[in-house]
Amino acid sequence: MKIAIQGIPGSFHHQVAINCFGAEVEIVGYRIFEEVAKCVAQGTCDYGVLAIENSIAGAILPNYELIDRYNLTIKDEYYLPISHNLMCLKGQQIEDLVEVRSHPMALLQCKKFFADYPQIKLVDDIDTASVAKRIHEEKIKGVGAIASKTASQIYQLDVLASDIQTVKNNFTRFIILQKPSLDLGLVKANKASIKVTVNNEKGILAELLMLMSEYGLDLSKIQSIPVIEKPWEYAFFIDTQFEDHNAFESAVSEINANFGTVKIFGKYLNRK
Ligand SMILES: O=C(O)C(=O)C[C@]1(C(=O)O)C=C[C@@H](O)C=C1
Repeated sequence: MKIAIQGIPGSFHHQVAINCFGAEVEIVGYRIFEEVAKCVAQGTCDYGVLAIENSIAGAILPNYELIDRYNLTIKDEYYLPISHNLMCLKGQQIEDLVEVRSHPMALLQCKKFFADYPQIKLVDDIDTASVAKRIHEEKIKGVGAIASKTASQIYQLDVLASDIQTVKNNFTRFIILQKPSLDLGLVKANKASIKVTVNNEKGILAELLMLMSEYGLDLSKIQSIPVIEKPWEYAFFIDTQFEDHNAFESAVSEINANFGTVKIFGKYLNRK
């Protein structure tokens, strides 16, 4: 079995792939999220792992768009506790650092820590672990990485500060993606991710939310994203939990009939 991730061993995506599929599967690392989406859509990999939102930094909006554009199906979700650590070549101190590099989402989660170190420039990079690897392999001085403890062990870096994210209790929600053609129906599903493109009518969003409530659908996330062909119009990505699968299906039919169009990305088990 082949699992696509963005990143390399020591990255959080790599950890999620192991936690979800076991250490024996083949994990294929890509440099950007779009390559993960593409290879799952094309069938080069069986599943893909994609971070979708973080409890401190918020949604990774471009990843919503990827699921939509590549018509991928969400098979499952996974919540990983995230602990960020500042690391560098052995012997270096925090005063020696002029630059710290990491994945943009990781930098956002640690912004507060660096407010005390204005001399350190924060720079976006591909993923957390690849910075640690580069510092190790090229013996780069003056540059730090923000990454997991696992990354510091693999790439033999000194940890200068642990748990540097703004709040200790930090989680990233990942989704497991599969090919569009695979069956959506999971009998025990109690959560679904859908995209609703609403007709542009006064009060329609309020009515949509009322309808979902009437069908007993518990809204766990609503995210507006632009409809790029129509400037200033929006579609809504909605995650909803339910006990009664039939009620979910009825609500979808009613939304399709009266509110706009619904695209179902996946029905799966709530893991929170
Ligand atoms: O760079 C990594 O290690 C990742 O797995 C990426 C990523 C992300 O995309 O949000 C995953 C979890 C953390 O929130 C920070 C970065």
